[in-house]
Amino acid sequence: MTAVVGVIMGSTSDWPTMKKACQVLEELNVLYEKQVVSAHRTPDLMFEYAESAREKGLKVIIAGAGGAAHLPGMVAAKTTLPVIGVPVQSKALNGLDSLLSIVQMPGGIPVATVAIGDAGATNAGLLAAQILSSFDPELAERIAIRREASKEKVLESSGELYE
Ligand SMILES: Nc1c(C(=O)O)ncn1[C@@H]1O[C@H](COP(=O)(O)O)[C@@H](O)[C@H]1O
Repeated sequence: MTAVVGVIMGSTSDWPTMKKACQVLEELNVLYEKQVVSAHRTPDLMFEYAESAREKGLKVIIAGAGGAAHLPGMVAAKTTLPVIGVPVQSKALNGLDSLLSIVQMPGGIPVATVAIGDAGATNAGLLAAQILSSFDPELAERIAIRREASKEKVLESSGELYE
């Protein structure tokens, strides 16, 4: 079985955030691969990864990076697969630098940018699964069940306010 989602990140230091995307993919039974790839530190590997991604069987790429977060945009420039960008929270500027580096793509090269940090990474996993679910009714069903469970949790927690 080959991976359909590629989860890449600029550094191992991004893993505590990027693992949130992986956890969602695991929960939904979506095959993924994960790797450190950096536009700055390993530019040739980044080109090679992006150029071979479709051929390898990937359908969606999730790319997370912090600070001068050029990875998602550069990967998007080298593949026509959908790329979801995760702005990792940086120490110096709280991730605003990451967000602005990822979100302001020039017209023609889209990156679907999610929110800064862990919630954004969770949403990136969900968004990747939802893109795949357009062509996979069983996955769509698993996503619907997950959403129903999360709704129940919210309703329960709201009930706790009155205890
Ligand atoms: N933004 C990028 C890229 C890139 O965009 O290619 N490569 C690494 N980085 C980021 O540098 C931050 C600090 O990295 P270190 O913790 O390794 O010093 C990480 O958040 C990483 O994503």
